[in-house]
Parts: sequence; C-alpha cells; structure tokens
Amino acid sequence: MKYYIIALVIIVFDQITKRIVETKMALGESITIIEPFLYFTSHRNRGAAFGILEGQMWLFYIITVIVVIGIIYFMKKEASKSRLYGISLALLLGGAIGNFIDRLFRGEVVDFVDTYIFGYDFAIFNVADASLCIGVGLLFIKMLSDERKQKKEIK
Ligand SMILES: CCC[C@@H]1OC(=O)[C@@H](C)C[C@H](C)CCCCC(=O)CCC[C@@H](CC)/C=C/C=C(\COC)CC[C@@H](O)[C@@H](O)C[C@H](O)CNC1=O
Repeated sequence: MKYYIIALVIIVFDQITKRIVETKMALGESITIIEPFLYFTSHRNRGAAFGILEGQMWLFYIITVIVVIGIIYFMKKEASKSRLYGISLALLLGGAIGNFIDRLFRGEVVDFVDTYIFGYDFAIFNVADASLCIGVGLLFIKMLSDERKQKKEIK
C-alpha cells in the first residue's frame, strides 16, 4: 500500500513543478541553475522521449494504460516480496501517470529540466521522466541482483 503513496507523492510533485513552469515561465524562457550543466527551460513536448512519434496521443494513451495495468499487476503480485521492486514499480507508476495527466489535459507534456552534458543539450525533461528513468534503473539493478543470487544458489 505504501508504494501507492510513493507514486502519489511523485504525481503531486510532478504536477506542482509543471504548474509552476507553466504559470511563472514564458515558453522558451530559461533560468540558469548550475552553469553550464543545468538550466530550467520552459518546454513542451507533444511526443515521447526526444520528441519521437510527435502528436501520436492515442498511441501514448494506449501504451501508458498498458504500462500502468502491468505495473499494478506486478505491484500486487511481487511488491510485497521486495522493497526495491516495490519502490521501482512505484516510481514507474508515478512517472507514467504524471505524463499521462499532461497528455490528457494539456495535449502535450511540460518539460523544464534542461541538462547540458559536455556542452551538448542532452534533453529537457520533467519529474515524471526522471522518476521513470530511476524506476527503470532500479528494476534493472533488481534483476541483476536476482540473477546473481540464482547463480550462487546453483553453485
Ligand atoms: C522517460 C521516458 C519518456 C516518457 O515516457 C512516458 O511518458 C511513458 C510512460 C509513456 C510513453 C508514451 C511511452 C514511452 C516510450 C519509450 C520511450 O520514450 C523511450 C525512453 C527511453 C529512455 C531511456 C532511458 C529515454 C529517456 C528520455 C529522456 C530523459 O529523461 C530523463 C528525455 C525525455 C524528454 O525527451 C522529454 O521531453 C520527454 C517528455 O517529457 C515525455 N516523456 C515520455 O514520453
């Protein structure tokens, strides 16, 4: 149950930050946070990562609903067994719903975290994206650690 609360906290924090960017910043406006790596730039994305499949909202709705159903299924099935698994699923759930709310009510996703890596504008993303990526990362670590445990048991 507490994992749903983690997802809810992410959704609320994601929506609050997006609301602030939307109301306090002009589109395209950029605020320096950490020169020359991190800026807050008001940006909108009508696609998925890096703007792919721009405008394909129905596809995004369908993918997101499938992803959310899958996460809830695994949360019921597995989350009680492992805290890491539960937290990574909660991060994925919060991130997916956060961007889903944008797509549903704004028709586009609000992005503002603008990162420059080696002078290259890596991507402008939001709290939901970060939550999704951290969730994917934790899930990957969990699978790797499970695999290592299985190998030890076999030996
Ligand atoms: C994070 C997943 C993207 C997120 O997926 C979602 O919503 C999910 C729940 C639903 C989508 C309809 C389906 C995902 C398609 C898979 C995908 O896209 C491959 C992703 C690879 C991944 C490997 C790590 C890159 C990472 C991206 C970025 C780095 O983020 C830290 C850049 C983010 C910026 O391009 C920003 O403009 C994106 C914008 O906010 C909309 N966001 C989405 O579509």
